[in-house]
Amino acid sequence: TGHDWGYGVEDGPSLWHQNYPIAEGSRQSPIDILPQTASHDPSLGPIALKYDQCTSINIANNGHSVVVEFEDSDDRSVIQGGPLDNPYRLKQFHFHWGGKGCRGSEHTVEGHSYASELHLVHWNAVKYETFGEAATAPDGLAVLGIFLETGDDHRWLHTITDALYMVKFKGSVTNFKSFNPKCLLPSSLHYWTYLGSLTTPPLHESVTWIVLKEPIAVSEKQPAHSWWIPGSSHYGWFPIQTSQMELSLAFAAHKTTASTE
Ligand SMILES: CCc1cc2c(cc1OS(N)(=O)=O)CC[C@@H]1[C@@H]2CC[C@]2(C)[C@@H](O)CC[C@@H]12
Ligand SMILES: [Zn+2]
Repeated sequence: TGHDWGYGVEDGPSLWHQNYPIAEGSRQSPIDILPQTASHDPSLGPIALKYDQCTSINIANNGHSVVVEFEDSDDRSVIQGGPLDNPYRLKQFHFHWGGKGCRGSEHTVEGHSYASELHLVHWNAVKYETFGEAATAPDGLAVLGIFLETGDDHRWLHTITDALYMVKFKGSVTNFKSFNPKCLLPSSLHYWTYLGSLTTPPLHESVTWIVLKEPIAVSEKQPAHSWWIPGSSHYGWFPIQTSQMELSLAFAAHKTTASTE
């Protein structure tokens, strides 16, 4: 599949260090978030999401996930505040979900996995020229992580899952205009934050993680079918089938996390 890594027995996270030694670095993600040991940092203010003028462009299946790209040629949609020293531009969002019958969030909270995890990816266009350059810099990226849990029907998720029809096959891309990810946010923006990395190779330690405490609810029915995204066993079903089976933690390292109340 053109990738020297995956989520199988022969190429999974515990083996990534062979081709990506940074996997054994000091700020690798994801982690298991321990709210009791997270230190409250009073200097951390609220995060602000300015997505009103955002322009979504397309939705693509890259074989590992479904990605929605945004226009990032100016500061029309940014995240700022919290641990960030300046605004970071929204570049894309994507999901992590599990295989059939398991829960696919990357971060866990006291060992609890969520059904899925949404990553809203932003880059520091004040300090860096391009997203690619920012992706290798220690303060280059800011990813807002939002847990998805099964529950009531999510009013807006259907606009994404309906679009999945058009990107059923790896490498497919289709237009996806005027989708504002504000509708995917929970009511509270309280968060944990820590300095971490990309969660897949090349695992660059360039991400300021901001993980929201409150999950959003998606219903088991959304969409009516479970989707098999070919070309990647790990991201097989969207959203994953619920099951109370608690997946053993694949690769969660304990690190200190700061949080706001
Ligand atoms: C933060 C979202 C993100 C960006 C990237 C990856 C993975 C990512 O997901 S995650 N889960 O948010 O960490 C893996 C591929 C990376 C890319 C950042 C840009 C690159 C490093 C390219 O320059 C070449 C490979 C790319
Ligand atoms: Zn991600």
